[in-house]
Amino acid sequence: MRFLGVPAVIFSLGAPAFSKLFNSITDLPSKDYDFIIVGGGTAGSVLANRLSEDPQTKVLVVEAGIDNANVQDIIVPFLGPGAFESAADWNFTATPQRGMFNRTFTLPRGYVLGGSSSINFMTWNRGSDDVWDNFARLSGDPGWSWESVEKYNRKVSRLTPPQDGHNTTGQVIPAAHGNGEVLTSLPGFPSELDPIVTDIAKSLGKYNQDLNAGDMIGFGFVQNAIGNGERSSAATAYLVPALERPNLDVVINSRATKVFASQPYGDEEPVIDTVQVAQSVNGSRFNITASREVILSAGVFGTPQLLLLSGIGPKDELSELDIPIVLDSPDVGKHLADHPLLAIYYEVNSNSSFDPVLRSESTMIPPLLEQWESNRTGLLVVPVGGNTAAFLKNPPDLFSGQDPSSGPRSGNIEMIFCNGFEPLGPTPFPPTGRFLTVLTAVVSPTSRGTVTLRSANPFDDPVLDPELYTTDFDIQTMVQAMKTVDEFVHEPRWNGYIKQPFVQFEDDQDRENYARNNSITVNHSVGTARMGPGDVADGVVDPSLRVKGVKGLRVVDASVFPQIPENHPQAVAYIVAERAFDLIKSQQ
Ligand SMILES: Cc1cc2nc3c(=O)[nH]c(=O)nc-3n(C[C@H](O)[C@H](O)[C@H](O)COP(=O)(O)OP(=O)(O)OC[C@H]3O[C@@H](n4cnc5c(N)ncnc54)[C@H](O)[C@@H]3O)c2cc1C
Repeated sequence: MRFLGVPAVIFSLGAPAFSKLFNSITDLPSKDYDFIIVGGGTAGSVLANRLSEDPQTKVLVVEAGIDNANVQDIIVPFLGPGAFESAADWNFTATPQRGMFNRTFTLPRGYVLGGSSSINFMTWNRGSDDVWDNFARLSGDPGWSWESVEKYNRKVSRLTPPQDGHNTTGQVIPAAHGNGEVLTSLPGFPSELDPIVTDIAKSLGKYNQDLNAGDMIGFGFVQNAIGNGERSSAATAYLVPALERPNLDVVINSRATKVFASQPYGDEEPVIDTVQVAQSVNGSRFNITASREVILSAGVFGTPQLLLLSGIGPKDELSELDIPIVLDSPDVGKHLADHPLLAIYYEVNSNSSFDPVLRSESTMIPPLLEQWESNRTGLLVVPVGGNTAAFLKNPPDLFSGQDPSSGPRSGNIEMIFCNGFEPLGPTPFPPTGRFLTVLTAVVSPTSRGTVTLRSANPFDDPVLDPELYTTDFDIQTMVQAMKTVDEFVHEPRWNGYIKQPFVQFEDDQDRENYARNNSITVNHSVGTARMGPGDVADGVVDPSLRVKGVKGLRVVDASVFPQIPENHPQAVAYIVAERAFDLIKSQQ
């Protein structure tokens, strides 16, 4: 998935910018670490920073991907999609989806320091209070409730002024925000859609002054992980600043291929203390042992893959591939949840949509880039997504009494209003015309998929099957969402702006077919090593994120979420990692 001809513009992948960043495991100055973190992504970067705050604690991060420094498509918000299908992306593909007429689509994931926070769309949602209270309910640990994690939210992010310096009164509630590491901001380049969407929302009594203040229902301004006109990722906010510490080492281009116990364990629980690392499929294998803990932060696909390669997973699956069973843990790779996304297009009367920019990138982007370089202003300071969004409930008569969301402050659907044609899905970019795109997502899906091994070779991609639209609830909720969007754009405030729908639907069956034929995902996968109370039948990790049935091994990333949040999940991953640090400290 790429926007029309946006060049990858990766202009420096050479020597790491910091001396504490190594290109090979053989370059490491030490083999003596207290903690080894697998994955220098979103959650891994948080832990690397926090654990190395204590100068006595020696920390190693093993990252499969590349350095994040100087990659223009990562840094400049509007160019973000150029990082998809680039050297910074794992380039995964979903299996043919039975709920989508057996179509497949790409599943990007960050293969780079900062992980997916370095390549994502930057939308910032800390989740409704209900998301967290539900985490507490499902895990049996009140420490995950909103009341308990609020302090971590404040440690994670800091609201900064938008780049265009506009007055943000009424667009955000500053008191709901903290003073943390990731820089967030309201959109720093206006869109003609902003007043239309917010005027209608206000007239309907559905305007939400801050989607990050606990109740996510309603229409409001999007906040992004952007500060000073640049992407703020886990790498820039947490990892790179910590690299100056002598007790933190980071090795890139190095893939963990399994974790194991270096000591015989007989009938006892194995103590997983060693990470095997390789740089290529036939390259040498190196073992590094942690004296305190091994932490898997390899993400929703990488973490279950590594657990399975290590013999921790459903025993039948492991036996089929002749992988020696260390622990029968049936939930590994199960409960994969994601938000299906459908782009709905309207032809519009506009002089300011970004369509011409995407159509003529070679001539339009360079002057915009010059402006961005000179003073960090202009179109390139915003992501290609929209400035305004809404999270809404299904109408009460649709699946009456059945609301799988976390609670009353979480939605079933999301809409994002984009000022141009967003080529997210199979529809080709039209050669002429101006467009409104409403990106529509089912944010409380009930379909669940799997991550399984293709083979016992750690360099083979895992089999990723999100099973989108395999429940009636999910597909009918999307059909309803399409009707809700259409009602919204028929509000009189749009008169003269909307010309016509890009696609006309005859009835709900037509809408359903269109959704199955054209949806992709928002790339919000979670849950493949979920936390839960009780034994391994009830989740891979305990509420303190320790892998059940073994010792010394923890998982800290989006794979531990016990339920998919009804929002963009990166902030949730950061908050989970901040709490994980406190849990680790208190349990040493
Ligand atoms: C294209 C895209 C758009 C998105 N848009 C948004 C958005 O706008 N807002 C939002 O909130 N969320 C968004 N998300 C989701 C969000 O980015 C992720 O949920 C979050 O970053 C996940 O964090 P993580 O720590 O679980 O994993 P990641 O950040 O993906 O980190 C995993 C790290 O582990 C490394 N790794 C994996 N396997 C190994 C191995 N075997 N050995 C060594 N290293 C390994 C990876 O290279 C990676 O660096 C998006 C995601 C994508 C991919």
